Amino acid sequence: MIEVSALRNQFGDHVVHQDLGLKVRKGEVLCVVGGSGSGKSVLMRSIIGLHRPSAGQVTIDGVDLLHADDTTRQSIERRMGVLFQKGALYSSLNVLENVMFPLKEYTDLSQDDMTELAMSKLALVGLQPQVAFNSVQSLSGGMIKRVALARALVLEPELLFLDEPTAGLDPVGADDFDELLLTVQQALGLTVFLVTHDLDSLHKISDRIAVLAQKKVLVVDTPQRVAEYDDPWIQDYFNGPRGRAAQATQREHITERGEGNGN
Ligand SMILES: Nc1ncnc2c1ncn2[C@@H]1O[C@H](COP(=O)(O)OP(=O)(O)OP(=O)(O)O)[C@@H](O)[C@H]1O
Repeated sequence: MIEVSALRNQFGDHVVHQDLGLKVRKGEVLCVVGGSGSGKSVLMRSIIGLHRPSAGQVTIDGVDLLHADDTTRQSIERRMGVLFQKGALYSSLNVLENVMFPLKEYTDLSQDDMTELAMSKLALVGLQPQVAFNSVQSLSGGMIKRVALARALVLEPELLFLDEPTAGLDPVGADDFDELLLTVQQALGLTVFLVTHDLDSLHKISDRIAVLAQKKVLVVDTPQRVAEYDDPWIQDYFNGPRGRAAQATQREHITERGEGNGN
């Protein structure tokens, strides 16, 4: 679905990515991890067209985004939903107006149709209808993420990009958000590209994990195989005390589910 090849990103003398390659398969949840400053956000911004790479190629469904004409690029961009760090909601708009915003930008739908679609997305992310008329300032951290997810889904994308969606949430809120994301991803058959530091999220929702290090994607594989990869940063991250705790929690979840449903 997404293919990044020979990607280079450089700011002045600072080379962030060099000869980076990555493929994201249709329908998978791919989580991207890496140390602070390893270039996770820049990679996501390069794919969604918010940052023009210094060199390389980004194709989505076979379309070379960096060389496509405006019409082709916009038609691909319409197939992507994005949830930015901290939600990036407009504080001057209420919840409904925030969710409707992409519909106003990209469609000619009537006000009634836009309202109906936006309300259906708020329901999808588990928010009550009355929340639609709340101000953004009145929302809890978890609700902000849900509204941002509703907005990211309102154009019914095939591809969903999320940058640190559980950052700033308490563990229960983060767990609820992960559950919601998995449910939505499976219900809508989305391809998900997710940048995260959250080890619990990684083990809970990722089909594959891509590790950014040494200016490239060092390894991309299932969580189990990545955790076995012989690299000091990976070993420290996945098999240090916090990584082991996250794996143990995940094993407990799987055991509970297995015993509960007879699998
Ligand atoms: N617009 C910019 N101008 C200059 N340098 C930039 C710009 N955007 C990113 N960088 C640099 O690129 C590097 C990678 O940044 P990026 O935000 O992608 O890292 P990250 O892996 O997402 O980090 P974190 O986990 O801390 O969010 C950093 O050193 C950052 O300072």
